[in-house]
Parts: sequence; structure tokens; C-alpha cells
Amino acid sequence: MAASPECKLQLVRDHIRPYQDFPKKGILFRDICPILKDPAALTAVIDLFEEEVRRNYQTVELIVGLDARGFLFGPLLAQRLGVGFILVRKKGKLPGTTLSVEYNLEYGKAEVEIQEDAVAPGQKVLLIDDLLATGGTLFAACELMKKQQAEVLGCMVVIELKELNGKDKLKPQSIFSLVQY
Ligand SMILES: O=P(O)(O)OC[C@H]1O[C@H](OP(=O)(O)OP(=O)(O)O)[C@H](O)[C@@H]1O
Ligand SMILES: Nc1ncnc2[nH]cnc12
Repeated sequence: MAASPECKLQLVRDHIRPYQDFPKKGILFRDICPILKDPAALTAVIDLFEEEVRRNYQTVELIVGLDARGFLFGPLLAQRLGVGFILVRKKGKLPGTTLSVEYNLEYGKAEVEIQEDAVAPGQKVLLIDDLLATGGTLFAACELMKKQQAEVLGCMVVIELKELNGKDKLKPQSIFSLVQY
């Protein structure tokens, strides 16, 4: 018998490991490496994302993954759905003409880029990352999508850190998360 969504969620929760004071004092880092190490937990993440897409985002045409940990889940989901996957990368990693946006992180500053022809105007995209903290990264990625006139259907993350209010920063985008702290 197939596992229930509740069992899958519990499996995902059980494979997130906290580290106090990484990468800086005061940060409680939520590590998703144990999920990747366990095939059942990784399958549970992709199953739960797939179920959400089939419920609410049936028209999606592209999955957009955020550097770097969004790359771990995004291609698996895209392949399941039979749609393409594109990359939002940290500055300086993509060849050709790129568009970029600067943003603030929970623990620093950064800039993300996309290849200018990665998305066509009007294409329906879903953004995916491992974790939502302040929302700066996803906000910057949404700005990149706006520059390319793509239609963002929503954002999906494995983990949401609620006290950092990333969801508010991203309004009116819809955010789907599997595990909340
Ligand atoms: O909501 P925010 O405050 O923007 O934080 C969330 C982002 O921070 C982490 O990435 P990080 O930039 O540390 O890079 P990495 O994925 O390359 O480790 C995480 O993977 C998200 O992308
Ligand atoms: N607390 C945290 N744990 C893991 N990744 C993060 N990215 C931003 N904040 C984070």
C-alpha cells in the first residue's frame, strides 16, 4: 500500500538535521543532506511536491531551481512532471548574456543571474528551493522572472522558517512548504 502524505511528511521531518551556529553564530542551520542520503525520504519530497503541482499548478511549463540546493530537488520534480528545468545561479556562473538581481540573505549579500533566453515571455513557471528564510533569494528570483515576463505560478520549498516572515516579503506569491519551523 502507498504511504500516506502524513507518513511521507514525517519521513521528511525526520531527515532534517539542525546545526546551531552555522555558518555564523546565532543561525540555526537546517540541513537537508540526510534527505538526499535516504532514497525513501527523497522520494517522499518529490511525491509531495508532485501532488501539490497536480492539485494547484497543472499548467506549469518550467521548474526554476535556485542555486544551489534548489538544484537538488528541482530536476527530479521537473522530470516527474515531464517539464523542463532551468537554473537561477549565483553571479558569474552562467555563460552568455545574463540578467541579474541583487539581494540580502539571512547571513550575507548575494546576486543571482539567469540566462536571458532561459524563459519565454508568458511561460508559466514554478520556483523551487530547499528553504525559505527571509525570502530574499526567492524574491530576487521572482524579480528575474518578472524581467523576462514569465508568469510565476508559485514557489515551493522543503522548509519554511516562519519567524523570518519570508512569506510576507513574497506576497502576493503563493508559497508551498513541506516542513515549517
Ligand atoms: O530566504 P533567504 O533568506 O533568501 O534564504 C534562503 C536561501 O539561503 C540558502 O541558500 P544559500 O544562499 O545559503 O546558498 P546555497 O544554497 O548555495 O548553500 C537556501 O538554500 C536558500 O536558497
Ligand atoms: N537557517 C538556515 N538553514 C539552512 N539554510 C538556510 N538558508 C538561510 N537560512 C538557513
